Amino acid sequence: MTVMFPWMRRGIPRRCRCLLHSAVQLLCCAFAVFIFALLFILFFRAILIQHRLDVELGARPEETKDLVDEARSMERAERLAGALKIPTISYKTDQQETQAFHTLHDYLQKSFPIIHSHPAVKREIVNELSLLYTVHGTKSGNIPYLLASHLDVVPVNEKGWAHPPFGGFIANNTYIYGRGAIDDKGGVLGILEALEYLLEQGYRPHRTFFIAFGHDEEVSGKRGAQEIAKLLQQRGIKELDFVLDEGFPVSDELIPGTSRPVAMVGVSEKGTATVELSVTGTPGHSSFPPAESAIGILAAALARLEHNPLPSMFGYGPEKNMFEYIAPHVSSFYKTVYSNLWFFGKMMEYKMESQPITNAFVRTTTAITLFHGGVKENIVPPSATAVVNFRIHPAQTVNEVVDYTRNIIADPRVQLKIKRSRESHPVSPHGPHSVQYQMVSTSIRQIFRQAIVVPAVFIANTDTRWYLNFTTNLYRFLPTMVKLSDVPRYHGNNERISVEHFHQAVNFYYRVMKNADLLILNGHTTRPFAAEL
Ligand SMILES: CCCCCCCC/C=C\CCCCCCCC(=O)N[C@@H](Cc1ccc(O)cc1)C(=O)O
Ligand SMILES: [Zn+2]
Ligand SMILES: [Zn+2]
Repeated sequence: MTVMFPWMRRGIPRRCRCLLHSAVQLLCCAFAVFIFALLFILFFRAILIQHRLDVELGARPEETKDLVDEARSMERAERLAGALKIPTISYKTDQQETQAFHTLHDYLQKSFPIIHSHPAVKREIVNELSLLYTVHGTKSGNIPYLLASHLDVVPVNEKGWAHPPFGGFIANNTYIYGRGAIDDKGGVLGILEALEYLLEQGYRPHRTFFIAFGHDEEVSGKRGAQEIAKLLQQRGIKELDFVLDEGFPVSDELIPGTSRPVAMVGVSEKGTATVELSVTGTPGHSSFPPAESAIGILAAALARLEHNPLPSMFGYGPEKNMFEYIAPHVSSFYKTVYSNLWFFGKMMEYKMESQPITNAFVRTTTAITLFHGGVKENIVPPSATAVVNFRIHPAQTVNEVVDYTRNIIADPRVQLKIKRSRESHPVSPHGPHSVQYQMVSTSIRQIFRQAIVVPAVFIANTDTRWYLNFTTNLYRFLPTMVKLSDVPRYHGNNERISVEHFHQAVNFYYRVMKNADLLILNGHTTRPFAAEL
């Protein structure tokens, strides 16, 4: 049976029919060749990238037996629970639960007797509430490194908690509940537990390192990490080998194409701008109000901002790299997609925009965080103010964000004032030649055996900003597992960490302390001008 195409109908002269038929056949062939070539290019690129990264990053590290003993993990969980009972809350800069910080200092001193009596360890209180530990290495002349976490926590909304936020409750011997469990007392206690164990085993770290626990990270770090940084500078510390601070946790169920957990190491962090919007009106009696009130004008401006988010910058920043690193570990379909964001970028962008946590990766985010207006129910408001907090994608600048905001609001009655701002951080080295990044990556993979380690841009901010002058190697990573359903626990209700995950955190820091010493062997940590420590 022959197929009858429209151009083969009898009304058309035979010669024309033949010509049209051949032309259509040619077009079909060309289209097939084009699709084939495209698929070939996409797939070839995926293979090429996979090969390059395989060569660069090598195989998984050997399993190590040199770990912290698991038998005492419940004891360690209880020590963390004890720290969670102490409400070291930061409300604003210089508005904190000051006494609680002193209580926490004493608690740490009592809980880690080896650290606090060891001749190689010096503990200092900086600016009354922060802590700086110097662990003196046995080999001088190496550039020191710095591990950071913070002692303060954000306030709580007690009503929403299943267990008291400052109760230090361990549910079914499984989950340690409390404000700060993941952000960031898990980090503080994780580092100290690792060091206590290391020293208890009689190990003396070869290289000097610092442990910096700021007391006001949740309100900027000006009084804590900034003062610690100044002190280091005054002591002649010009360079740090690397800084490892809080950051992304290891997460599963988040990356399509793999069931393996993904450990994103923050090699940069988004910029930030806090902008105050204000409108002034004329106060008067509410029985004869003006057509538009200060509150109404401001509310309309804010609604315009929320309805017009900044455009997606997906593919214009370092996030492209992150997907290329994931590509070798996912199914063939996703391998092709992640290796060819130049082609599939729009599709990925659409998917990422569908959830707040992934949306934060693709654009500058707009969060209206404060609103004040009005004095009494029967007074026309004299003014209204709101605060908008932007987290700026690395492909944009503070000025671009402010200009965009002005254009969207498009109302001269709304005044804009930049309260605080900072550009995104430079991207830290994360290739095969960055021994510091590779050391962090190896330490992660020694503990989270299945994890895919990838560089990423941290979507929030950390104390690392205060250490930018000391090194280009700043890494942001939180060594614990978080599921998608756990993400709202950050600064939210029912913050918790499991006993097992806390044990992994301790083990991660233990491996870092051991692995960082190995870098000395390769002569990576000395400079002719390294301070004699
Ligand atoms: C493909 C995408 C996969 C997505 C996977 C994401 C999983 C990540 C889960 C959670 C990330 C949550 C990040 C929490 C940040 C904690 C650090 C923090 O709270 N920092 C404060 C610092 C700050 C900055 C400025 C201030 O005025 C005060 C405090 C922050 O707000 O950024
Ligand atoms: Zn934090
Ligand atoms: Zn926080």
